[in-house]
Amino acid sequence: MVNTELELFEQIEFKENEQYEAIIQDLLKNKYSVIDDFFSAEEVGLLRASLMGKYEEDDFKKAAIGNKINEVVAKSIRGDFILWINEAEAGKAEKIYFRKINSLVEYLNRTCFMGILQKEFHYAVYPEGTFYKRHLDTFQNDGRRKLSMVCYLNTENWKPENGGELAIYTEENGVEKQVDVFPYPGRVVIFESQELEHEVKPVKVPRYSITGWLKTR
Ligand SMILES: O=C(O)CCC(=O)C(=O)O
Ligand SMILES: [Fe+2]
Repeated sequence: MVNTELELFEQIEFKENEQYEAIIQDLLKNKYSVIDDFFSAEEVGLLRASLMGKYEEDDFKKAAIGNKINEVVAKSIRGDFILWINEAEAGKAEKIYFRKINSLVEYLNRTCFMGILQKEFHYAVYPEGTFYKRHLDTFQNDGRRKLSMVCYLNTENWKPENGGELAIYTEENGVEKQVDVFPYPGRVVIFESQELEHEVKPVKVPRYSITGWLKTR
């Protein structure tokens, strides 16, 4: 956000946002929140078209899991292809995306003193047969990752039979509990990066998303 925008924002009187408040309550209670229709069908369409264009141009790279592990091992852990998104070079679709994310981040910082100063996002494609084994998002030695955010860009007709659900492992009365989140278009899931292990179950149909992290420094 440029300075003038920031100053302008500061002058606007604080207005409570019901959707954001619900997210905050979920995070406090469960360490995760699932928000349906965070992005409209039209916005998802624009973002998916942008992703597909870049994917067809071969801009995506096989996702790594740190640099010391060889490719064969990496493939047995995660099989997705990713492309990092540079906010400064955002196209029309990505601008829409960042406008919403930035609004949420402003709200979190203002109401919860979250201290989110940095963000990073990448597009992700999980081709048929791929998955991402159970992990914690801070395994890459990035303790600055505070909240993980995934936004799903699949088509309207996505079915549970397609697989690719995000399994989040939480705890209830000291007992592990698995919550399955299906990657329906427009849905966003936010969770505490340092707290909740999760995994992407094998997909039977290519699966599209944007994954990102809100970071403290
Ligand atoms: O796509 C998802 O649902 C989760 C992806 C994930 O866990 C990651 O990229 O770290
Ligand atoms: Fe993850």
